Amino acid sequence: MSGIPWETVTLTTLSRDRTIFPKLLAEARDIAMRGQEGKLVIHTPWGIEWKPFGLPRRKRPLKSVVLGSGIAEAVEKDVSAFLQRRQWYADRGIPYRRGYLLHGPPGSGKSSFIQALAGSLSYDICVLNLSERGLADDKLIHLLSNIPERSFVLIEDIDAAFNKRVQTSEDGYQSSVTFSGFLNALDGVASGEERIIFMTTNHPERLDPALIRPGRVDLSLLIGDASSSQAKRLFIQFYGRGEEEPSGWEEIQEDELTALGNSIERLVEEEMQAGGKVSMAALQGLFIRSSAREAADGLRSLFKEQRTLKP
Ligand SMILES: Nc1ncnc2c1ncn2[C@@H]1O[C@H](COP(=O)(O)OP(=O)(O)OP(=O)(O)O)[C@@H](O)[C@H]1O
Repeated sequence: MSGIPWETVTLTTLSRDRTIFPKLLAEARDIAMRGQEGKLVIHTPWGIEWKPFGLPRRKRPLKSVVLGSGIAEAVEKDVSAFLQRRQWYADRGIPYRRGYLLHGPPGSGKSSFIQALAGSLSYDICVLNLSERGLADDKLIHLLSNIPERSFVLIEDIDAAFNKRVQTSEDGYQSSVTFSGFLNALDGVASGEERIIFMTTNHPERLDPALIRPGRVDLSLLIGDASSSQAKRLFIQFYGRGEEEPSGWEEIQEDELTALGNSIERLVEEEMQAGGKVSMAALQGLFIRSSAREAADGLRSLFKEQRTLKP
């Protein structure tokens, strides 16, 4: 069974009007749905079924994830084109599925972008961990052929999934999804069911070519460390005054903000030319703990630390 507690409620009425029950149920359903409106639901496997995990989350605005020039647009365009071509696929007997691989260093926004994109399309996310205890080839095939409607499947760190297979944990447990079982599950039986899979990795070079061939991965994109223009965009987004910000927030005029943003951009550019790099996650961390005027100094220290850590 699903593992979710359930109970039976018997409703009786003295009235002859039976339509009262469907009305009541429709109203209850609407109230329940309203709680999920504008929210992102994450599903995880529960046996051979998918079940919502935790409470629905607030959607993250797509523009809050700042990627390199044209990357977000390329993925968005590809997904939208795919969603409009169901009939085209059906007419040609091509399985209606699309696979994406986002690769790049840690903290570059791969997972955040996938979640934000799902939210913007009102899709849910089914998170699949291939090393999960008890997951075997047969269960995986079942899970991938029974994805909840309007959901992306997200498989993170795909390179690690099969390396771990040879490792045995302390209690002697071994994951039993095999690489060939995974490929089979990806290919599945040809069906009209829509399936969109996002995979992420920090190590694309470790992936077997069989996994990333077209049909399994149709679009592969590098999501890299912060470029100077991304750093500036994130800075402006962080310290720019949003409409809903309370007064008393750091007062900073537009001109000064632009000037500070430009100096952040120049600083990152110079450091990059000297071989430095910084992740978007590290920039986010810095901006959270600094005021706009302190950020440039903090960034200098961040790069300096990096230089001293280098062998
Ligand atoms: N491009 C970005 N724009 C805005 N925020 C970002 C970006 N990249 C990372 N962040 C922030 O850094 C944190 C980590 O990001 P995320 O988990 O999406 O990175 P990732 O690339 O998936 O990392 P990993 O490869 O380690 O899984 C998040 O809190 C996110 O808000």
